[in-house]
Parts: sequence; structure tokens; C-alpha cells
Amino acid sequence: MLGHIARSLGRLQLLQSSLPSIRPVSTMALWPFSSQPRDFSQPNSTWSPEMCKVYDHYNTLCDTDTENKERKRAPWRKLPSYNRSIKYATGGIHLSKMIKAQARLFTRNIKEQGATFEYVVFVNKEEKRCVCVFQAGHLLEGAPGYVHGGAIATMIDTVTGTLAGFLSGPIMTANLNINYRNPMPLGSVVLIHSALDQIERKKQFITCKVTSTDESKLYTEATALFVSISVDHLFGSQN
Ligand SMILES: CCCCC/C=C\C/C=C\C/C=C\C/C=C\CCCC(=O)SCCNC(=O)CCNC(=O)[C@H](O)C(C)(C)COP(=O)(O)OP(=O)(O)OC[C@H]1O[C@@H](n2cnc3c(N)ncnc32)[C@H](O)[C@@H]1OP(=O)(O)O
Repeated sequence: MLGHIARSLGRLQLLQSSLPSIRPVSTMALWPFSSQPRDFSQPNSTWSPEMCKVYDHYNTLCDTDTENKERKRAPWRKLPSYNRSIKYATGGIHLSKMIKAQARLFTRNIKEQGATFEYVVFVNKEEKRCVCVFQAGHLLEGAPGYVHGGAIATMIDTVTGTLAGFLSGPIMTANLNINYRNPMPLGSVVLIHSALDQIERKKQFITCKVTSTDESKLYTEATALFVSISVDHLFGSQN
């Protein structure tokens, strides 16, 4: 038992020396890794006019760089989105054990643009909420002509998890409760609204609803529980 604790502590110390310190995403002034990866949440030619319109709307509410290279503060911030959480990290053997070279973020692993998950997340730190603009591609079919419930669940997990991670640092989904209220046609552009409901110790409770872009139609409602984790928790799970 004591040997196990000592080994765990030793591994954690080695890890901490090879990893950037773990902070909430909101406190990372710059991407902490070695090179600038591709941001998948930038507009592309497969985005419909509706997707572009909503993107432009939230983009105008965001922080901007002025001509004098000063940051003009605004309530909203657009979050970048990469195809791996830690692909670009520098570090030693301990980090590379954690990184499986072939691993890719589930929602960002299809080469054909527009075929699956096209999305961008805007976060409002003060109000502890975020909005994701999501365009559901043709490879996400469940019932004929409609988006698969698992694909919708994936997006809800991603958006609520992104908010929890933004506010609190590393987290894992502990519970996800989803009510599907209306079928979502393939190709739809929808808004995924997420808000922090409460925090209790390591637990973040998040609410979520998925609506049409004019918010007149409710597709899905959900609640999610995220638990803050340490890096050692991730390693422990892989052994
Ligand atoms: C370099 C580090 C990188 C870290 C990466 C982190 C984030 C990812 C970042 C970027 C990715 C970009 C976008 C996507 C973002 C997010 C979506 C993906 C997230 C996932 O897709 S992730 C996969 C699915 N997820 C799992 O694979 C979890 C398996 N599971 C576990 O790993 C443990 O089970 C865990 C950690 C959940 C808890 O374990 P634990 O030991 O830390 O905590 P413990 O058990 O002590 O519970 C503490 C308090 O939570 C309560 N509690 C726990 N579980 C509960 C439950 N289910 N229902 C109700 N309450 C629950 C207890 O009752 C207690 O409550 P109280 O404090 O009141 O007593």
C-alpha cells in the first residue's frame, strides 16, 4: 500500500515537472503548447448562410484587438477548437504515455468538412454560460433525415464539458441526463445554450438546452454533472 502511494507520488512529481501547470482554460493567456495548431472552429465553405449569420452575430459581441494592439473587453469570447487536447504539448516520456499518437478528439476527426460536427463555442465568463452554434452534417443520421440522438448527446457533452472546463480546469463527465423534445433535421443549424447551475466542492452542475437559431423551437434539454479531476486520475484510469 505504502509502496503504491510512493510510486503514485513519484509519478505525479515527474508528471508535474514535464507538464504545464494545470489551470482553468480561462486563465491560459496563450495556448500553452509548442506550436499553433489548426483552429477547427473557424468558418469554412461548408457553413450555411444561417451558420455564418449566427457566427457573425456572436463574433461582434466578442473581445477584439484594436488597431493599437490593445484588447477591447467584451462579454463574450470565442473559444478555439483543436483536434487533440494535448497533441502539441511538449514533455517527456510520462506525457507521451498519456498521449496516444493516433488519438483524435471525437468531434474533430473527420477529414471531409461539413460532413459531421461543424461548431463553434462562445463563452460568457461573467454570466458563467456559453452558446455553441452547431451545424449537423449528413453523416450524423439517426432516424431517416434526422440527427442521431448519440450525436446530439456528444455535442451536449462537448459544450457542457467545455463550459465546466473553462470555469474549473480539468473535469470529467459523471452524469448526463437528456430529454429529446423534437427531432432535429439533418443539416440544421442550432444553438446549444449551457449555463452553470451550481458548484458543490468538486462538482459542477450544468444545464443545457438546444434550440433553433431564433430560439422559437426547443429540440433537446439536458443536465450534466462534471467532477474536477487531477492529472493522476487520468493516469490511474489507463493502468
Ligand atoms: C492534461 C490534463 C487534460 C485534462 C482534460 C480535461 C478536459 C478535456 C479538455 C478538452 C476537451 C475538449 C472538449 C470536450 C470537453 C468535455 C467533454 C468530454 C468529457 C468526457 O466525455 S469524460 C468521459 C466520460 N466520463 C468518464 O469516463 C468518467 C468516469 N468516471 C470517473 O472517472 C469518476 O467516477 C469521476 C471522475 C466522475 C468521479 O470520481 P472521483 O474519484 O474524482 O470523485 P468521487 O467519486 O469522490 O466523487 C466526487 C463527488 O461526485 C459525486 N459523483 C461522482 N460520480 C457521480 C455520478 N455519476 N452521479 C452523481 N454524483 C456523482 C460523488 O458522490 C461525490 O459527491 P460529494 O462530494 O457530494 O460526496
